[in-house]
Amino acid sequence: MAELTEELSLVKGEEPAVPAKAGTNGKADKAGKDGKADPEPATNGGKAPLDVPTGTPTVIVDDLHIVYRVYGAATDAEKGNAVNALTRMLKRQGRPQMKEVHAVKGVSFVAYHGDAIGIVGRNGSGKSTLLRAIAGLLPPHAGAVYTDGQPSLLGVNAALMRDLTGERNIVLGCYAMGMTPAEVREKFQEIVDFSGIDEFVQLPMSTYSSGMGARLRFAISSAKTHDVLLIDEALATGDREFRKKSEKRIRQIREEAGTVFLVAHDLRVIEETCNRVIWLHKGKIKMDGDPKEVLAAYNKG
Ligand SMILES: Nc1ncnc2c1ncn2[C@@H]1O[C@H](COP(=O)(O)OP(=O)(O)OP(=O)(O)O)[C@@H](O)[C@H]1O
Repeated sequence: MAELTEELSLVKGEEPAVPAKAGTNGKADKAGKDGKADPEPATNGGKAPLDVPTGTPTVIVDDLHIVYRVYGAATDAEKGNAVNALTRMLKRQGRPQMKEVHAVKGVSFVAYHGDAIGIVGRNGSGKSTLLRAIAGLLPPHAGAVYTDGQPSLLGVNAALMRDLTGERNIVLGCYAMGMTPAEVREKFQEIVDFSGIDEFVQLPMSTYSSGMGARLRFAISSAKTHDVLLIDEALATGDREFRKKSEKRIRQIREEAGTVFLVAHDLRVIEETCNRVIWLHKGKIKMDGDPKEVLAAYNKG
């Protein structure tokens, strides 16, 4: 914690006594996208190399199956049977049964540098599960996901801490994404401005509304160019102005040779931001292609 306070002072230019070298907190050593240490912190602001040709595959999903195991689930015979449920409760019997939910069923596609891919589908069609699998957070039951570069599910979700102030979380989140102290200093104010949380930045994140938290997370995670950025409904919580800013930021990430996956129930966001749409239905791809065509078909059926 003391280290974080020190880093925050440095970022805000309060105590420049400690030299801002990469590696002061052990995390910033891994600044490079390729995992190599960054000897000179002042870089191009965390941007990906611009010489990556678009059209190069970044994500290959090959016949992917994801299965959740739910322990203690009701068997089919028990479904809706109140007498059984009551008897079990009175006898204090547990439910040893294990039920499998086959959430993604044989999905295959290839994503390229510069792609922004919208994923649409009804509730429970497997959109979030697919994103989590691409991020490497869920093991495939069968098939595989290959990625070129580091996929980030909105970058910093795991790193942020509710009890810390917004400003401390900015520093923490930036380090978690592998930015150097110099990059954090360069981006700090921009992140605060983009999030629009103003003076709330000095308060713990536990005092934020869910929209404010989501805006700060998006501002932090998009301050760095990701090889593969996965965004799940993050833009839904923002107001119209924030959505416009976010769409612009996503376009920037694409131009900088990244790949963006976007799950949003608001189809306008998808249509305005993405160059390709995948329609998932009951865990399978129903359609994959041009946003206008796929969304027209999706709206019909
Ligand atoms: N942690 C979990 N454990 C068990 N089953 C799960 C879990 N998460 C999701 N599921 C199930 O997997 C299927 C796909 O869920 P998923 O959340 O990926 O769908 P989605 O398309 O993102 O839905 P939504 O639009 O409602 O967010 C659903 O049947 C859901 O009930």
